[in-house]
Amino acid sequence: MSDPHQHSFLGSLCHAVKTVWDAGDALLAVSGGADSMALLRGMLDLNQTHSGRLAVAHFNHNLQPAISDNVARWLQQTCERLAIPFHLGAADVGQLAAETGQGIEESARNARYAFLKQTALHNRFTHILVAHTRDDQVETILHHLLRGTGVAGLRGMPERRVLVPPSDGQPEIALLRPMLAVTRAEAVDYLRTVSQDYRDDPSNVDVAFTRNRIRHELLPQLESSFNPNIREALSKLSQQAGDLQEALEQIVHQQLRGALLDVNADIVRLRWQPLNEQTRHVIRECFAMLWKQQQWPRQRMNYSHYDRLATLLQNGGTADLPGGIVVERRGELVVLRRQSGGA
Ligand SMILES: Nc1ncnc2c1ncn2[C@@H]1O[C@H](COP(=O)(O)OP(=O)(O)OP(=O)(O)O)[C@@H](O)[C@H]1O
Repeated sequence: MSDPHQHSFLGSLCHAVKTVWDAGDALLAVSGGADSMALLRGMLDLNQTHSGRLAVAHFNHNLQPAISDNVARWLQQTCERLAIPFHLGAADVGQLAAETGQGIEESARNARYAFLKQTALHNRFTHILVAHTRDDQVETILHHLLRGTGVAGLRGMPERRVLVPPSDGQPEIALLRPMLAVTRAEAVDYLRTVSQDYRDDPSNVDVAFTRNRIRHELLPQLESSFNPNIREALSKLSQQAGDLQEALEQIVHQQLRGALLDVNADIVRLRWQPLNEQTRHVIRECFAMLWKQQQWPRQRMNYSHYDRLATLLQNGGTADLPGGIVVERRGELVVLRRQSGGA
């Protein structure tokens, strides 16, 4: 058996969690599946030289209670054996989905993230770690492509995002994905070297869920019939899209900062001086960012709405947009107004 301390998995994980050791704490989101068990064992292993505060959070979705209760019990015992604190949350996700009209996947995710945030807040954790791998990233990008996406969607899941902003002296809580460079096979191989078993989530093999169909049907077919290196290709595309999007966001920030005259919840006034190098793409992104900053409804805003705004900036005129937002350009002045009653 190879030495677990030399395993490439630990090298990648160690590289990705530097900020965690600086902050000194991490709440590990563990489902009991191979990926998150590798996260748990890997973090415990690395922690021998870092002495950070670690704990496990597990959420029982109760979709198949006979199985998920067993998984929760097994994980609790495993955590006791490994001497790591264990936090358990539970909900009847099937019932939640029926009540809210949301899909099962969305309800499960919402309930799970609410629990993870609460657990981190109550126990003063500033980082929540989830175990998405490179394979999950590739599946996510394909999912976005199938649904329709822009450059931002090609980036897939970010390595870090703020989950709870800082408030009243409380530091922010960040979500980290330290395993995005690791393949699922590497994680499973690491578990084998430390003789750690795991429990697969039964919902993962249900091909009715879109993501599982991508995992079990689409990707294997793309690999066998089109490109055996499709995962690597998509993973590289995601890194490039991420770099591009970051550069674009900087340009958009600058552009907006220079153009904003005044802002309140329902009215934004801009002085827009067209620059030669401005492309329609930058203009569309400026408006997308403005909508985000203003917290105006974005669900019904699509590419063609933002593109219409780019035309309006070039030609002048007025546009009526979803959510009761009216945009008008006269000369260099652009006024965006949210009318009362707009949802
Ligand atoms: N029941 C659970 N309890 C705690 N953590 C979980 C649970 N299920 C998933 N996670 C965490 O989330 C990671 C991703 O899991 P999964 O791919 O099933 O989620 P997802 O539905 O794609 O969620 P999202 O992409 O929103 O994080 C897991 O590796 C694990 O870290």
